[in-house]
Amino acid sequence: MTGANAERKPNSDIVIVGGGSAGTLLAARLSEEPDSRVLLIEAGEEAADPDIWNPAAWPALQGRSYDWDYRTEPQAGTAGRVHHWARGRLIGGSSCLHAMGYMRGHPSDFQAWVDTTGDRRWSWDELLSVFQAIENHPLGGDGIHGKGGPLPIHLPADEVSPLARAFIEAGAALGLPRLEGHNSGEMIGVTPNSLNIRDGRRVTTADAWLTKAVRGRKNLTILTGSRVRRLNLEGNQVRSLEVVGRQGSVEVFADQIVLCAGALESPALLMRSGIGPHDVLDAAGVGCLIDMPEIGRNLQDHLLGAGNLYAAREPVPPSRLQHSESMAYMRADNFTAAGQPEIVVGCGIAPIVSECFQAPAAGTAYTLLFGITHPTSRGSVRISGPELGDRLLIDPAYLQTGRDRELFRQALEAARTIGHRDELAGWRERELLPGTLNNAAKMDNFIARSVITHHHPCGTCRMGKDSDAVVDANLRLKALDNLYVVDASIMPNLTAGPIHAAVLAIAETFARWHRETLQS
Ligand SMILES: Cc1cc2nc3c(=O)[nH]c(=O)nc-3n(C[C@H](O)[C@H](O)[C@H](O)COP(=O)(O)OP(=O)(O)OC[C@H]3O[C@@H](n4cnc5c(N)ncnc54)[C@H](O)[C@@H]3O)c2cc1C
Repeated sequence: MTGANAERKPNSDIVIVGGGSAGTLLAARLSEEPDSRVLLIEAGEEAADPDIWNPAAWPALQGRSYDWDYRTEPQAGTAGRVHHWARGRLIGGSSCLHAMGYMRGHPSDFQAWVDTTGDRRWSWDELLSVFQAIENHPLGGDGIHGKGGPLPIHLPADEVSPLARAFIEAGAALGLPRLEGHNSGEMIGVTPNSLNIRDGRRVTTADAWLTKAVRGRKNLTILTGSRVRRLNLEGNQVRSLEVVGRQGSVEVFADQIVLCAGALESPALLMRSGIGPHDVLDAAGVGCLIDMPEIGRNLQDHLLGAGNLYAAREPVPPSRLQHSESMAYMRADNFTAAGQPEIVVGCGIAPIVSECFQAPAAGTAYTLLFGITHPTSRGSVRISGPELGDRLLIDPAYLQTGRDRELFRQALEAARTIGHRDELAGWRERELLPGTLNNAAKMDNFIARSVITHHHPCGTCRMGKDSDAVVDANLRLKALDNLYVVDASIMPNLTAGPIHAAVLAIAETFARWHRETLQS
């Protein structure tokens, strides 16, 4: 626990629930106003494990004490498999566990947000200054990328693996444009991935935003090891929060409450508080106070096929970055056509396979990962009971639509097309997976057994102007006056690539609106 006044019952102007990617940014931005007392409540502790800052160690962090380590329901679309979902439970949240890839998304992704909200603040053009404010990018100042923002973006050059270089050459020979990162608005092409790494070390959102100076602000209190169990309502307001921590249960009062607990725990907290779908709350034994059928629904996630595996002709040197060094975004029918990406092929500098397959020894093989950018399958998250210990029922409904399965087959074809090109001949001894697949059913079967999460759950408190949407374009929960949701859960649809940059843009957009509107 940090912060001088955290021992006693705090009374704040603003309470932020969850000190993850969105919550840490918001804590810094909302406490810029000295008269505004901000309390950040985080279930986990401060980040301390030195491995967090070692980029290559990121897959090994999963399952440690600061990972929520969720399990999905068995997935019919993936051969009945249960998928492990990592989420950070510490200050910095999932930015302490993630793979550090930084991709804003494609302009069309955000047009869909404008269409659903009727609000142009969510357009690519309007978000440009928001992304720029976040970033410290080597190309910053060119009118597209940001300069001097809190979050460093690294464009790898010399450290890129020779295998990833050959992969990029193969994509370019296929006709894909060579890009300088994925963040210019043009995503179709090949490039090393842009990463949140500085001087060889991961930069978490806590490193970037909760600096010593920010933590020293008198009006900011950070309460760790404390989990918000439920919100207590009075009329159209949240009156107080019930917080369970080391000192037992305390009631916390605030004028405004901002949920930043992430795509799983924000809807779960609402449901435990009696706000959500009537049938789900009934089944969980929670009295329904406000029936909002869409809370917990619209769950989306990216999958990656793991994968199109090759035995290497010569030893593959370990990645000097974070194993997934380059992603090629493409159209599905005509791989090199321009526009919004539909599929992706990534170069894994390691033999990466799902638990259904045996991974060869490190250094002897490599994987081309493959996936689709805009799945149409929609799942849900539900609570199973009223208590913090009651399991979340997570059903992403993976690969439930024919369109998703068809695009996944095309993504596998794209991986094999790149994987068999001459530019990779120096690395390729032979293809190990999937082997011969001579019909769609066999391809579907391989895909179902090979896919793993790309770790991008979102959409469970979606924003929109329709009556079913959970939050409005200002991210206010529609049924209440003083409750906001600001995290991955409000995304109406996935962006084409990894979503962290979009989550930060959501938080920065809210911070600007908050300053202009609520603080004035
Ligand atoms: C393994 C992994 C790899 C990933 N790789 C990438 C990548 O390379 N690039 C990319 O763009 N994205 C990546 N992502 C996704 C990205 O990290 C997340 O989408 C993003 O961090 C989500 O931010 P958030 O603020 O919504 O939630 P989080 O960052 O998860 O924050 C939620 C916080 O709320 C806290 N909390 C939850 N419930 C409560 C409660 N009741 N009371 C108090 N606190 C609570 C949690 O402990 C957590 O700290 C990855 C994610 C993971 C897990």
